[in-house]
Amino acid sequence: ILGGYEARPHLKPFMASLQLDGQHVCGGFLVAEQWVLSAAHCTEETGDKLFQVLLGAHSLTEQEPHKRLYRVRAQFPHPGSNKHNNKDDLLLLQLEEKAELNADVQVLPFQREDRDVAPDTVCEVAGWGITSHSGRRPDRLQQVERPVISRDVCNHRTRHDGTITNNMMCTDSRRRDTCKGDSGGPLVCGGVAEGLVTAGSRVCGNYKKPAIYTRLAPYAAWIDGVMASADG
Ligand SMILES: NC(=O)c1cc2c(NC(=O)[C@@]34C[C@@H]5C[C@@H](C[C@@](N)(C5)C3)C4)cccc2[nH]1
Repeated sequence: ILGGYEARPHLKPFMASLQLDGQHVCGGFLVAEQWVLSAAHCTEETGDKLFQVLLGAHSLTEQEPHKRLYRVRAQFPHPGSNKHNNKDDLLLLQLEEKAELNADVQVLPFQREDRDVAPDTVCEVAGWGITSHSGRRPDRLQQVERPVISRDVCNHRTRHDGTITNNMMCTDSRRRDTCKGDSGGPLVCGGVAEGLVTAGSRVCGNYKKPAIYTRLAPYAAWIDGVMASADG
């Protein structure tokens, strides 16, 4: 997160850190007791290794009452995701067991009505992604508020030039922005997850390249379907 600030500890109890060998790789959020939602591109450099999922955390390193690392039983990237673009950039992770819910570990509902968030709506995004252009990695969860910008503005030829589909949305990226490592985290508007930070590498903090999110409402059926099929 560039230009943001440290979140109030454990006030975003839905936040997940996807880790490999103890290292934070991507964000995500608890979408059901045994399921975390993140971005498919986050598996780009993992080969066939499975993530571990840290829940209940504020600091990535310090001991905290409800902090717990969960093993992943299975990972389900959206079938339409691919490394050439940002399409269908979603990943569902089934935890080895149901997460123990408490003050620091809670599910976050996601938007199911497929209607665009109005431009200028101020949403918030949190993550353990880099906090400076030099790549400084924070130990504690950061957050920033960002206004939604219309798809038409975001698709202008001087911005993302027509690549933003109806399944994507954008926020202003002037100075305050998401960045490397925030991918997979939720864009929360009015207490509901409306989008996921895309994981394609993009320049951060430049107003000419707004932040891109995968909208969640269009994928409600896919999310429900995977959870129902795997839960049995
Ligand atoms: N979303 C953004 O604003 C944003 C992302 C991003 C980025 N790259 C990542 O964050 C990942 C995401 C996953 C996991 C890790 C390897 C990777 N190839 C796939 C790329 C890190 C690099 C530079 C600027 C960036 N900006």
